[in-house]
Formats: sequence, structure tokens, C-alpha cells
Amino acid sequence: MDSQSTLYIGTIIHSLALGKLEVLEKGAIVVGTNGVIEKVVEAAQVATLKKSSSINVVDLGHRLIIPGFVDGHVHAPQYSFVGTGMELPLLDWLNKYTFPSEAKFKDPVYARSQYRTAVARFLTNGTTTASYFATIHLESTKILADIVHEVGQRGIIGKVNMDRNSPDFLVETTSQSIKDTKEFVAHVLGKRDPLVQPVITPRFVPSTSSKLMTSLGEISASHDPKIRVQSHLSENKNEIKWVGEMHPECGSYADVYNQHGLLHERSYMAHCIWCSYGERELLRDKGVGIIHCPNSNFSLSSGALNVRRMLDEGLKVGLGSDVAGGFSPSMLDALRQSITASKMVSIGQGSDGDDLESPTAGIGSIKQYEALSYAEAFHLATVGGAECLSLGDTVGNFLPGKDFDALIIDPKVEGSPVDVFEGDSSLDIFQRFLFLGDDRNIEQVFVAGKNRKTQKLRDMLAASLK
Ligand SMILES: O=c1[nH]c(=O)c2nc[nH]c2[nH]1
Ligand SMILES: [Zn+2]
Repeated sequence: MDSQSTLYIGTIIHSLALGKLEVLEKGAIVVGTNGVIEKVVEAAQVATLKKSSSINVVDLGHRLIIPGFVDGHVHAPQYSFVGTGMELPLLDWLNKYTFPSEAKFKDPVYARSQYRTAVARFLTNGTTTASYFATIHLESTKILADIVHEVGQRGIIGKVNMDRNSPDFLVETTSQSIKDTKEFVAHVLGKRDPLVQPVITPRFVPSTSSKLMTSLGEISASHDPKIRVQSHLSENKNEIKWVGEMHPECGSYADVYNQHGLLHERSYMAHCIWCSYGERELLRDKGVGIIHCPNSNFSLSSGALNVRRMLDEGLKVGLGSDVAGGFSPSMLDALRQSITASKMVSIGQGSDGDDLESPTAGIGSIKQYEALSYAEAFHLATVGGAECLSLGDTVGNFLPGKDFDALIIDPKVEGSPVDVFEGDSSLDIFQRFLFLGDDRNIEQVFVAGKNRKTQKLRDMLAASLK
């Protein structure tokens, strides 16, 4: 224990494995000055620790201490039109709303103001880690990285690559895209901020040429450890058909990324709703994470992912808000909608599945899939996401040695949307927060041991209302 460690006392709830919560009533977490968790103790040991003269004691009373949320897939520029234009399917939605909105980020002044609001909104909702798509614009994407660094969020940030099938107002040449990607990676790594990392971000196969994908794979592999890779995969049936026409030489949509060196243990792909058994095997064997974005999948009428099957088959799964295909910046919403999507699948109303493709299924043996429990969905929103983003050793739960990324939840805050009844257990209150709570209940947001939900952050949000 270092001389100025801090003891946070409260009801600790975190996930140790899929569906396995640990609850420590009036337990405590000891956090070093470097923001790293030193130990987690039960109530019986708290009194002894409190007596240590060298420790700061923060008694959070009736509050819950839970890990921060990991948003594995979010488009920061799309926050500028969040909650609007929800009536179209993917390809029409991209052309009508998304591309014109993203084109505005050519202007760094506009980008700075929009990104400040977006990042503040995500952080205030308890997203301690976010994997961001920016736009194709180098200067604005650097600004996003600078803002994430300034507010102290843990952020993985990608300059988007688009050199084909894109409108004139939102397209790059192949060589400029490669050059700007290298410069962006150098900019982020040059910050030497362990909280902020770059990620290679081809938008999706239709908008990234073979030559560009190959170069991006090489950039990723030229670093040790490899630079992360994020993209979209098998979200919409028309998109998949289009990819098939563009790449008849590849066995599947996932295989296109694979043949260009973009699938490895530090890659993660959003959606994957319609991946075949063979694609799922490929993704699992390559160690690729799946980012399930249920709000977006419903809002763009894409489909309902069979998340249970992904888990049963041993794939890594996390959750994403996918703002603004998804209309909510809150991972509480992603968690809730992941449960709803899994219930649709469990009653036979989800993606049509390809059970007959699976070697373990025979004719007449359509499998039943169990819906996600709240504890499982919470695992995906914390530990699962961290594992997909290669941050499993750093965040996701409160194991000693990880960084203290945590939310302090006050279910009784003034104006709380959560009612607490006499006789409620901690798990009752926790579940009510998951299903009914919002950012009003999220009193403090710790990233690497520091509370980032500061007055400055509130001012950033307030500025956007002027
Ligand atoms: O949900 C999505 N949002 C996007 O911006 C996008 N681009 C390609 N595919 C996409 N899917
Ligand atoms: Zn997306």
C-alpha cells in the first residue's frame, strides 16, 4: 500500500465471469496514487484498514461502486445528428444523413465544438472507455484525440478511411488516406498518454479499396503490439450482397478483411448479425472481438444478433452504442437493448440463423437460445468490451492490478428515476439502476483513479445549450 492510497467504501458490484457477479456489501477498494487497484476487501476488513494512518478514507455510504462502461463502437461525429433520421435502412441512411453530416467535420472549428459536446455526453453517462470512429479528416480527428486526452476519458480513436464508393464531398485518395493514417497514429502515440490509443478504421469494405485495406493491415502489423483494427461487418443484407459482388475472390465478407490482413487478436468488428458459421469460426480463431450494437440494429432495421450463439461458440463479445445508428449515448441503453434483442432471438424472432450450417445441428433440430440475464449483459458492457478492445488486463472489473475505472452510483440522488423500497437488497437496487437509472444516478466517473465528472465537464455540456 503506498503512503497516500485511498480507501473507497461502499457496496461493490462487479462481474468476475459471464453471469457471475461479486457483491461486497460495505466493502472497500484500495486505490494507489497511480490509479491502480491494490486490493478489494470485505466489510470485516474495512475497520482495520481504516485505522491505518497513511490511508485516505472516502466513505460513500449507501452508494454502489461499479466498473465503468466500455462502449466498443461509437461514431463521435454522428452525435451531431443523434436521435434524428431513424427511418431508413443502412445504405440509404448513410447517403441521406451520415455522409453529409460527417462532411462538415472538414472544418476543425466546427469539429472542436461538436466533439467537446459528444465526448462530455458519453463520459457523463458513465462511458469510461470508448472506441471512437471519427471521420476521414486528419486535423479534426487529431482534435478528437486531444479532447479525449483533455477530459481524461480512456479512448481508442480512429481516423476513418474511405477511398471508394463514397460521395465527392467525403472521399480521399488512396495515398492521402495512407499518409494521413500514419500521421494520425504518430500524433496519438506521441501524446504518450496510456489512456488514449489509435485504431486503424476502414469504414467498411464497400468504402475501402483493396489497395487501401492491404496498406492498413500493414500499418497495423508494423507496430508491436499491433495497432488495433475496428470496422463494420455483416450488418445489413444489401450491404453483404454488395460486398459479395465486389469481392467474388473471397469466401465471405469476413474473409475480405482476413485476406487484407485486418483480422487479428487486436481487431474488433461491429454488428456481425448475419455472419455464417464459417465466418464465426474464422473470427473466433483469429481472436477478433464482436461489438454488439442492438439499438442501432433495431433503429436501422438491420436485424437482431444471436448473441447467445456467439458466446456459446467462444467468441469475445462486447457492447456498443453505435451512435448515431443507435440513438442513445448511454451504455445502460445498450445493455437493456441487448437483453431485448436476445429475448427476440429466444422466441424465434431474431436473425434467421444458420443452424443447419452448423455441424452440430441436424434437420428438425432448430436450437433454442436462452436470453441474456442482466448479469450477463452487465458483463458484456464491462469485462466483455474490455476484452474485445485488448484492455482485459487493464479495466472491466476490480481485480487488483487493474486501473480504477469506476462509477459511483447514488440511487437516492435528488430527482432519481429509481425508487428504493424498504427491504430491497443491493442486487435489487443494482438491477433497478440498470433498467431504470440514468446519468443523474452516476455521481462520479473515475478513470485511472481520478474523478472525471467535474464541473469543467458539466460546463462543456452546458456550453452546447447556449
Ligand atoms: O452502423 C453503421 N454506421 C456507420 O456509420 C457505418 N458505415 C458503414 N457501415 C456503417 N454502419
Ligand atoms: Zn458504426
